[in-house]
Amino acid sequence: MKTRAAVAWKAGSPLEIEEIELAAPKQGEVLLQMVATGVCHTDAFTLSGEDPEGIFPAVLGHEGGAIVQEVGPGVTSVAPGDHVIPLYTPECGQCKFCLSGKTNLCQAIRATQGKGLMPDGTSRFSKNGAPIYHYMGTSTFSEYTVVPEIAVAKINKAAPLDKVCLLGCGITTGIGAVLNTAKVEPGSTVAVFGLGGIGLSVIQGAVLARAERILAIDINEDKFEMAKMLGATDCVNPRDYDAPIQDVVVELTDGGVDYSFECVGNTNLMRSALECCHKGWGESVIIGVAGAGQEICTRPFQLVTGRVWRGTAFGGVKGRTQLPDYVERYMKGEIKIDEMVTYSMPLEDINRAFDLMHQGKSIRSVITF
Ligand SMILES: NC(=O)C1=CN([C@@H]2O[C@H](COP(=O)(O)OP(=O)(O)OC[C@H]3O[C@@H](n4cnc5c(N)ncnc54)[C@H](OP(=O)(O)O)[C@@H]3O)[C@@H](O)[C@H]2O)C=CC1
Ligand SMILES: N[C@@H](CCC(=O)N[C@@H](CSC=O)C(=O)NCC(=O)O)C(=O)O
Ligand SMILES: [Zn+2]
Ligand SMILES: [Zn+2]
Repeated sequence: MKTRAAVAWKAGSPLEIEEIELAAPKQGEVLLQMVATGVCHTDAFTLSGEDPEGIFPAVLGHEGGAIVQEVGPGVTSVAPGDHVIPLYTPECGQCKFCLSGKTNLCQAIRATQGKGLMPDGTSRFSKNGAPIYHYMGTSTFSEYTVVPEIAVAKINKAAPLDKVCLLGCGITTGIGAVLNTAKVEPGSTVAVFGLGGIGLSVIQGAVLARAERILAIDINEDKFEMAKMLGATDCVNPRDYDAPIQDVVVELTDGGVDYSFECVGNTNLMRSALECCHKGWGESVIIGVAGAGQEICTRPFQLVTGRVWRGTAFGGVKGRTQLPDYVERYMKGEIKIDEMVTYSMPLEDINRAFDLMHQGKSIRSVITF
C-alpha cells in the first residue's frame, strides 16, 4: 500500500512529505493507522546527525496514538480496531531482561530495531524499490506504519489519541523516572534540570510522589509558568547567578537535594545535576540523551561520598503491562496531558514543529493525520 510520510532523507535536512510504499505486516507484526504523534527532542537529536544509531533515509517519530488496521500471521494480542500506543521499548515477556524483574529494557528485537529494520531484518517502507528505514521500531511520522506485536500497548478506546500519544514517550518517561527509577519518597527535595516535555513530566511525577520541594531549573524563563502550574515550588535560572548552578542548589537546599533529574542531554548539566545532590544519599537520574562521542565526568569523590548516578529509558515503564494504566490515570485526571500540547498541526507542517522546539516555543507539538 501507499502511505503519506515525513521522510528524513539525510541528517540535518528538513523532513519531506511524500507518498512512499508500505509492505503488509508479516508474522508477528501489525499494521497501524496513525491518528496523532508527538514530536520529541529525541527525533530532533537523531535528525541532527548526533545519534550514533541514526540511519537515513528513515521515517522518524516515536510518540504515537494509533488504530490497528490489520494483523499479520500469528498475532493474537491485538485485533483490527484496537487503539494502541506504539512502544519503542517493547515487552516480549520472555527474554532475560523481561524476566529479570529489574528492567524495562526488553532486548528481544533491540538489535534489528537499532538498525532501522523489522525483526526479520528487512524494512516495510520503501520508495522506488529502495528501502527507507524504520526508527525506534515505531516510525510514527507516517499515516500508516508496521510494528512488531510486542511493540504495542492496547489502551482504552475512550482515550483521545491526540493526547495520549504523548504517553508514548515524554510524559511517561518523566513520571516513570520519578516513580520507578528514583522511587522518590514523600517529603523529598527534588531538582529538575530542563523544563521541556520530559522535565515538566518529572515535576508531575514528583507531585504524585508527594515531594515537598521541587526546584525547576531552566535557562528559558518562559517555561517557569507551566512548571509552577504543575507544582514546582522554586524556579531557578542558572544565568541569574555567578556561581555554578550546583553550588546555588546546594545553598538553596541546606546541603543538596535528595533527587535530581537531567532532562536536557547536556553532559555539563549532568555533572551539575549529580553534584547538587546531598552528600551521603542524593541520587541523580540522567534522562537526557547526549550526542556521539560525548562523555560524562565528575570527581569519583562525589560517588565515594554517597551520591548515586543512574539513568533511565522510558521511565523504567514496561509498556504492555503498565502503559494502559497511565492512560486510565490520565482519564481520571491524575496525569495532565492537555496542558502539555502547545500546538497541533497537520503532517504537512511537521518541520514547523521542529522549529518551534528549537526556538524554545513549544512543550509538545502534536501532529494529527
Ligand atoms: N531517556 C529517555 O527515555 C528519554 C530521553 N529524552 C531526552 O530528554 C531530553 C529532553 O527532551 P524534551 O523534554 O523533549 O526536550 P525539550 O527541548 O522540549 O526541553 C529541553 C529543555 O531544556 C532547556 N535547556 C537547554 N539547555 C539548558 C541548560 N543548560 N540548563 C537548563 N535548561 C536547559 C531547554 O530550553 P530552551 O527552551 O531554551 O530550548 C528546554 O526548555 C532530550 O535529550 C531527549 O532526547 C526524551 C525522551 C525519553
Ligand atoms: N540511539 C542513541 C541513544 C538514544 C536513546 O538513548 N534513546 C532512549 C530513548 S529516548 C526517547 O525519546 C532509549 O530508550 N534508550 C535505550 C535504548 O535501548 O535505545 C545512542 O546510540 O546513543
Ligand atoms: Zn522521546
Ligand atoms: Zn523481552
